[in-house]
Amino acid sequence: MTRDYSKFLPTSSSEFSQRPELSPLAALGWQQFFAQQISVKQMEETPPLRVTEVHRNGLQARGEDIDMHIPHGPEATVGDWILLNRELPSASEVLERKSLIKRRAPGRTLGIQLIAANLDTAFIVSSCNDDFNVARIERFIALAFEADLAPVIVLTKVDKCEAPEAYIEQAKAISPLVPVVALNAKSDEPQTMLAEWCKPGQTVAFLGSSGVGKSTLTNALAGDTAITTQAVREDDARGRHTTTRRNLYFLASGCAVLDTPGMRELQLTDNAAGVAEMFSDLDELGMQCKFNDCKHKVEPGCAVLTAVERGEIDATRLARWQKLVAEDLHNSATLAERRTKDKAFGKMVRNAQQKKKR
Ligand SMILES: Nc1nc2c(ncn2[C@@H]2O[C@H](COP(=O)(O)OP(=O)(O)OP(=O)(O)O)[C@@H](O)[C@H]2O)c(=O)[nH]1
Ligand SMILES: [Zn+2]
Repeated sequence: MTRDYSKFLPTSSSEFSQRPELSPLAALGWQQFFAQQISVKQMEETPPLRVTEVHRNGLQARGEDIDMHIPHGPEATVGDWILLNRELPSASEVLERKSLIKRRAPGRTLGIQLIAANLDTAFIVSSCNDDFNVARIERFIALAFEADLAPVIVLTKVDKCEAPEAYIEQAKAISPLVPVVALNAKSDEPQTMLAEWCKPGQTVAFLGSSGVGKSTLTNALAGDTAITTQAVREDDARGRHTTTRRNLYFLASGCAVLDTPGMRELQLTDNAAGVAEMFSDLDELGMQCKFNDCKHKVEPGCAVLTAVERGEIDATRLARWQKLVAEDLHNSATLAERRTKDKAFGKMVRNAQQKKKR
């Protein structure tokens, strides 16, 4: 049987707007970035599947006419593309990622938790009430920048707020690179106001604390096709079973949406570039400091402190930047140390085993 593989390639965005019918794979978010990683022959032998859910006992993944469970094996997260090994699904390969969101695993364990892969846009959701917190939004933005995806701030519950303008102004001041959208998630506003980012073939995610409206937004984008949120039981860092959800939905419009559970503890790790991009003005100013390793605290000749004294920079913003830099350094160093120790321990065990064999 000869097959037409051109349909696996995404069409240009102008074509999208004229022709909403996508190929089955493009409707799952298959893009040129992934297509160029494999040959037509591989495509036939090991069909690409997108990971839609991560369970305790494996993954759920979807491809063209396939929706299957993959037992533990591929180190993949929601949004990943894997090449199905038909004989041994647990040996399926993970394709190179276009973007990856990760954080330091919550609790006392020293690990990294993969949150989502291959997103195009991260909607950082906050409501116009006490939940609104500039430091938390900056943290999510740094995470998105590090992950190589575009952040957009979405302010919800404007309908319940007397003066949303104050929140909108504060959100707009966070970064000139990050657009701000304010809306009522329970209306039809999300469909129109988020349309720019929710194009066919795109993958978007809602990130933010619990109760800010992530599920409401997901449902609003889905329109009439109701989405039932499936609870997934996962082990948290302390080994307790918690009910979470992290599902990728494919909307009739051709956009894929990831609804994540509220993330209270979002510890950055290996995220220095993302933090620097979030605070790029401070980062650039810091290059003018007298000392290369200036911490902008007490050092003489510090360009950042001078700017604060002159009233050009808000001292609390500087403090938030320093906090994130310190946290990222600490977590990255502890993880690196742990990796070295693990390696050394592994070597010791292997040496001992070899001695025993002799
Ligand atoms: N009036 C109004 N209510 C909203 C808006 N967005 C969300 N809500 C309500 O706020 C509550 C929480 O919304 P959810 O969508 O469940 O919040 P979530 O972010 O998914 O929360 P978690 O599942 O805990 O992470 C629900 O009762 C929503 O109906 C909004 O823009 N306006
Ligand atoms: Zn300095």
